[in-house]
Amino acid sequence: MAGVLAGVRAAIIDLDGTMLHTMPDFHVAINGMRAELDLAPIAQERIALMVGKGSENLIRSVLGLDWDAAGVEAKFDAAMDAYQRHYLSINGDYSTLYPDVIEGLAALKAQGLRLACVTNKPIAFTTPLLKLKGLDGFFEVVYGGDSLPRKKPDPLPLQTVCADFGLPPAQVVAIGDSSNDAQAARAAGCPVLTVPYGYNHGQSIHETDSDGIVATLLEAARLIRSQN
Ligand SMILES: O=C(O)COP(=O)(O)O
Ligand SMILES: [Mg+2]
Repeated sequence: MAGVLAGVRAAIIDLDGTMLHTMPDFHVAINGMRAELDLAPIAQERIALMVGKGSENLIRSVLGLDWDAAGVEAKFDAAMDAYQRHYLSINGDYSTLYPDVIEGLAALKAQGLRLACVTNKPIAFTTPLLKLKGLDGFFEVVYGGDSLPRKKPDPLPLQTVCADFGLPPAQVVAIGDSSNDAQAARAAGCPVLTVPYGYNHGQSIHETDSDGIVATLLEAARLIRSQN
């Protein structure tokens, strides 16, 4: 990875699985939705395999455990409505910051980097959650999964941040926990660092193509500093 972070001026940070352990919130909201549809609760570990590509994908995957494709489509609108209600009623209550997130963001900022948050979480969930956890003040730009026409792994949200900052992609590092972040970064031409503790569809982060694996956001800040 020697030198790939040289000249980096900004960082795009993922939310679920990178800054916040949100799986307990997903678990409560999904099972609240399932109860309304007379479906049995499912374990957090199963939900973790389905999170990462936004709410629509999550709901279709969860309903697909019980119904065929036609059944899923028939129930989709009611399920999404219930899921959104349940999620918003507990948003952040069961989520925790990963170690050294605040310290890492503060270090990145202190090093002069501009910060954006790009998540596949709906923006209506994202904005209050960042505020509740004391993260909102770090970011100049925040895009949710429904803020733009396409979400990660499409490069559009990352390209949009680069344009917002007036920086070439090579100077904007993406930091995330999943293949969605890495693929979006590769397609956008951004360097990418991954964290090993989040949700990567049940796959080891070592199987995901990135420029380096960092134990925490603070380690990411140190690595970027060491190359600049
Ligand atoms: O909500 C999701 O599907 C994943 O969100 P993330 O992009 O913040 O990991
Ligand atoms: Mg993530």
